[in-house]
Formats: sequence, C-alpha cells, structure tokens
Amino acid sequence: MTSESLDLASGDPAGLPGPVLVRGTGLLGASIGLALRTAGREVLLHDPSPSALAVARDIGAGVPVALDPAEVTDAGLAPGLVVVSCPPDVTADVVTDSLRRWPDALVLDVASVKTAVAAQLRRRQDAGELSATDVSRYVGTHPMAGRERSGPVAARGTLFLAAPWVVCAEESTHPDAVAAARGLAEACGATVRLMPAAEHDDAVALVSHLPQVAASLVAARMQGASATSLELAGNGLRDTTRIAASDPQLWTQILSSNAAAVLETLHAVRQDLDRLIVTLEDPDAEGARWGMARLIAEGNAGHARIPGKHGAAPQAFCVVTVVVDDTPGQLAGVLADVGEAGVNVEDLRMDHASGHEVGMLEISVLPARRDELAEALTRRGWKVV
Ligand SMILES: NC(=O)c1ccc[n+]([C@@H]2O[C@H](COP(=O)([O-])OP(=O)(O)OC[C@H]3O[C@@H](n4cnc5c(N)ncnc54)[C@H](O)[C@@H]3O)[C@@H](O)[C@H]2O)c1
Ligand SMILES: O=C(O)C(=O)C[C@]1(C(=O)O)C=C[C@@H](O)C=C1
Repeated sequence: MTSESLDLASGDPAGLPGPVLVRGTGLLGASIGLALRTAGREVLLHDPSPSALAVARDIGAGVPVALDPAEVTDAGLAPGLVVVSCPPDVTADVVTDSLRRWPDALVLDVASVKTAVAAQLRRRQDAGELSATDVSRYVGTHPMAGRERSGPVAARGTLFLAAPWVVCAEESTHPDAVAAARGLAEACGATVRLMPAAEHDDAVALVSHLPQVAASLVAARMQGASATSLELAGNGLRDTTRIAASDPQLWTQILSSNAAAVLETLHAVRQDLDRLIVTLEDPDAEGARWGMARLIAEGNAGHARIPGKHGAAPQAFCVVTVVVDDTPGQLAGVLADVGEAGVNVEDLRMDHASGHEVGMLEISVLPARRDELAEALTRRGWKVV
C-alpha cells in the first residue's frame, strides 16, 4: 500500500466527533486539549497522574472525567473520539482499553513511532482480545510538532499550527476513523499527511530521531567542559542542542521502538564521521582538505533541502538584529514598530549575551525588506546591529 492508494473520507473539523476524550494530559494531550477548546470543542481529560490532570484542567485544556463508561454516559459525556497521548510503551494498552471501554467511539493515538502500536493491536486481534471491528475504529497518527519539555506546564494551544500531522490508515481502517483524525488535525491547525506506518517510521528515523541523537551526543560533550569554555558558547552550540533537553524516558521508548530504522541512519553517520576523522588525523595529507570541504558541502546540500516555514520550499531569510534592554515591554515595543513599518516577521529569536543585561533580538524577514526594516527601526531609535 502506498500513500496514494488510500481512498479516504475527506475531513471536516466541524464534523469531528465529540466530546473528545484525551487520555494522557502531558505536553501533547494538554496542547491538543487547548487547541480544541480554542476551536470551541468539548474536551474531556484523563491521566493517572493527578497533578498532570489538575494542571491540564487549570490551564483550560478540558474537564477531568472518570473512566467509568456508565458514569460518563449518565452525565451525557460519552466520548465520540478518544485521543491517546500517553507514553509510547503504554499506548497500545490504552488504545486497547479505550476500544473496549467505548464501543461506539473512534480511537487514535499520537505516539511518535507507528508500526509498533499497530503490530501490538494486530497481535491482540489475532489472540481474540479485540475484534476486527474494534481495531477498525482505531487509526495511528503522529503530529510532527513538539517541544523539548514534557508535561502540561509546557503545553501550547498553538503547537500544531501549520505542522504536518501524519495519519497512518490501513486498508481495514474505518473511513470514519480517518475522517476523525483529519478533523482533529485540522481543528488543531495542522496539515494532514497520509502515509503507511512503515514509511512514516523510516522517515522519522531520519528527520526526527537522528537529530535528537545528534543533539544529545553534542550536548553530552559539554558535561566535562570548563566554565570558561562554556561562557564562550554562541548560537552554534545553542542551535544544535535545543532538543538535547528532551525527556530521556520518552526518547528511550521512541528510539527502542524504531531501532532498526534509527540504526541505519547512525551507520551512515558513522561512515561520515570516520571519513572526517581520517582527514583530521593528517590535515596536510593530499586530499584531506578536499575531504573536509566535501563533508561541509554535503551538509550545505542537505540543509538546503529542509523545507522552510509552513512546509514551503526552503527560502533564505535575512536577519535584522536589534539590541534590546532586558526590561519589560522592550520586545513588544520593537515588534509594534516592525508592524508599523509594514514588514512581515518570518521568524524571531532572542538571545542573551552572557554577562550583559541586554538581549539580541533576531528578526528574520524576506531579503528584499531587510534594509528597509533596519532603517525604519533605526529611525525609531532602536539599536540595529
Ligand atoms: N514530546 C513531543 O515532542 C512529542 C511530539 C509528538 C508526539 N509525541 C508523542 O506523544 C505522546 C505523549 O508525549 P508527551 O511529550 O506529551 O509526554 P508527557 O510526558 O508530557 O505526557 C505523557 C502523559 O501521559 C500520562 N500517562 C502515563 N501513563 C498513562 C496511561 N496509562 N494512561 C493515560 N495517561 C498516561 C502521564 O502521566 C503524562 O501526563 C508520546 O507517545 C510521544 O511519543 C510527543
Ligand atoms: O521540536 C521539538 O522539540 C521536537 O521534539 C519535535 C519532534 C521532532 O523531532 O520534530 C520530536 C518528536 C516528536 O515525535 C515529534 C516532533
């Protein structure tokens, strides 16, 4: 089966079955709850951790409910869709429990690796623990958006805006389950990508799991660094290590359930690393400099292929850097003036120079607008560097 061979129901966020019960109210679950609440949907929450549940409720992600179907049905709150957003290693159990507990509901999960969950459900069907009809009410999904932080405190209702949301339907998946997944993704502002689970897992090994491993490996080298060395750290280190702050428990589960595909990418990286090491062992040897240049150039070529903002073709933006005082209101002031200048902000980041009470605000804009914006901000009294 290929991505194209699926003939699936079209999505309509308005047709998303409700209420939506979110099982697992951490980063993903609470973010989905927030996005759906903003879209005016009814969201029910459940999490075995009372504190995760309470925080999700307090930030407005939904209303906690008991898992007792009779109690929930009596209250008129039987879920039309169950979203399983718990750790990968319990996802198949919670999906199975949801299919059994809510025989009229559609069920989907958001775990980062898809073939493992599908295989566990198939085994349960083969063992007679789930019927084919039960399994047809389930579809595996994966929003390609997240953060390096866990738990509902880190949740954002805007997390999924313009992000791809992969839906891995099988031939046996009921079209209503796919339509519900599409409705959920679109209600959260994401863009649906239909893809077989195996193709998805190979893809994320390369574009998500390898970057995590690379960031962790680079950041791990900093453990033994002296304070003096670390004070020199600039954007190079920060850009390459943001996701090194991710949850070790979550990533152990992700990497181990996609081990074969991740291993393939790591072997390729090892070959490149070995190649580089050889050139550096004797940098003056014939061909060594060319070898180094080739590796960096290969990186240039790979980087140029990474899609830009909103999944559009890669585009080089220009950065206007403004020095702002580290005081309340400065950021809002600069942005208001950018708005006044009529220039669209394509990306934004803020850095703090260590030891100085100022921030460096980097405003990415289309190249054609850079000089105009720099002049407009300078005229308004901002220090543009
Ligand atoms: N973190 C990301 O960037 C990201 C992105 C996309 C998808 N995902 C996937 O989303 C899922 C959740 O990840 P997260 O980052 O929100 O993790 P998280 O640690 O922030 O939240 C997980 C929540 O699940 C709860 N939980 C544990 N066991 C449960 C059970 N049996 N039933 C219901 N809830 C249970 C935990 O108490 C916790 O509140 C994972 O499967 C992950 O692979 C994560
Ligand atoms: O941006 C981040 O912090 C992420 O961790 C996001 C990211 C990714 O690699 O893109 C990480 C794992 C998830 O399964 C999906 C998204």
